[in-house]
Amino acid sequence: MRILVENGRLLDPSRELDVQESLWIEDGIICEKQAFSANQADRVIDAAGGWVVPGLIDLHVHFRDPGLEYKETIETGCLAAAHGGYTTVCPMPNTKPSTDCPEVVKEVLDKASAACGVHVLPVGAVTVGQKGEQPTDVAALKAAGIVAISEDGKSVMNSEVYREAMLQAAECDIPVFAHCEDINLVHGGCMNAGKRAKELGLPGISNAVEDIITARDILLANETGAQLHLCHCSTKESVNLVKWGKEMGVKLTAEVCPHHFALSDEDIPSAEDTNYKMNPPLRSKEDVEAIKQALKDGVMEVISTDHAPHHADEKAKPFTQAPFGIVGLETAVALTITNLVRTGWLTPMQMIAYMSTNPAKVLGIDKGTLKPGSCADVTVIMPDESYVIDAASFASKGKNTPFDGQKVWGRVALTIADGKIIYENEQ
Ligand SMILES: NC(=O)N[C@@H](CC(=O)O)C(=O)O
Ligand SMILES: [Zn+2]
Ligand SMILES: [Zn+2]
Repeated sequence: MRILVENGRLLDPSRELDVQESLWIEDGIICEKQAFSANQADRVIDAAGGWVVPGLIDLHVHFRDPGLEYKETIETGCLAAAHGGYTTVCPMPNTKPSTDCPEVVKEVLDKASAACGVHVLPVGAVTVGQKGEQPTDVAALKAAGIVAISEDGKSVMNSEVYREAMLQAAECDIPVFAHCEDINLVHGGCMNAGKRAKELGLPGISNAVEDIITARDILLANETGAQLHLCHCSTKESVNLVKWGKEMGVKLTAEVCPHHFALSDEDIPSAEDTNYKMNPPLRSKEDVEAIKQALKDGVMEVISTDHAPHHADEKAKPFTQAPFGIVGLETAVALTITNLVRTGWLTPMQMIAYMSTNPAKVLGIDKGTLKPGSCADVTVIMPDESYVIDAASFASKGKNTPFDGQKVWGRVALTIADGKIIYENEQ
């Protein structure tokens, strides 16, 4: 199978390459220039006006499979990923049962191989059953196919247990993805603590809830030599903590989710709309500015979605009781272009680095590149096309997004994984 992608702007952060050039793909591999002519191709794609980029990689998704398939399955999650321009995703372990043993890893990988072709690289739990008590067998999980460990959904509150797990991760040479939340400080909080929470009469979550554990985890990584990746950073203090950790020499990266740079707590319209409820919560305008500056400066260098589908009935509960989380796979490209690229916060090259090349580096995998010889994971994005987000049209089972009905720029036109077209939107 030969695919020729013509007339696009090739953006490859792995080589700082930004050229108007065609891309040749044969049998799942990116070829050298001019590898074949248009009439020798099985498919010729006209990417005029578009960016041709390495397939996007999302280090942070929730696919709810096994056990909570009414929210999402690996099949529907992978479809949502393909629609969003993603060719690789890392599902978090907070399933039922959790991904804490080789059998569950195998189940995830088996289901993924029957899905649409998106690469699924599972994240294993830090503790057995995510109970926070006993570290999992990281070597056995790695042998089964995990690429990182995380307790996402919560923090490992016992520092000694976490330290032991980090030592194992360092030994196995895989990163630790940290959800930072001191559960003892939450007190039923459901949105950012501040003026808006008071206006809405809702209990707040302070920045310290996140920052205290962020600092602790950086210190634990420093002591154990573990590679630490901070999930969904949302506070202005976390920016300083990341700078401090990097200055200390910790192997440290940090991710930001689109909702944390696109919205602040002031955008929460009412105490009824639980599509604005996620963890960490939407923070203050000052936090949002600091996070955007951190991305601009490269202090934080990964954009992940934290795609967290929930059923409409669960999200229909009162704000204090509804589950935390919003879907993100099918809106991330447009939200990033609309809020960060068109506004000058990020260059297109930075955006693609943060959504593909840097996530690949975090995992230490040979992706996030358009180099000849690489596997052909490729996404075509039309940055100047605008449309209105329609949650009802999502491939994901989850429709829980605060961005429904919003006008955005940046349409995913084509997703290719291993040289196979897994999503096409010609419009
Ligand atoms: N982010 C969320 O609000 N929810 C996530 C858990 C998590 O990422 O902490 C979920 O699993 O629903
Ligand atoms: Zn989390
Ligand atoms: Zn998460």
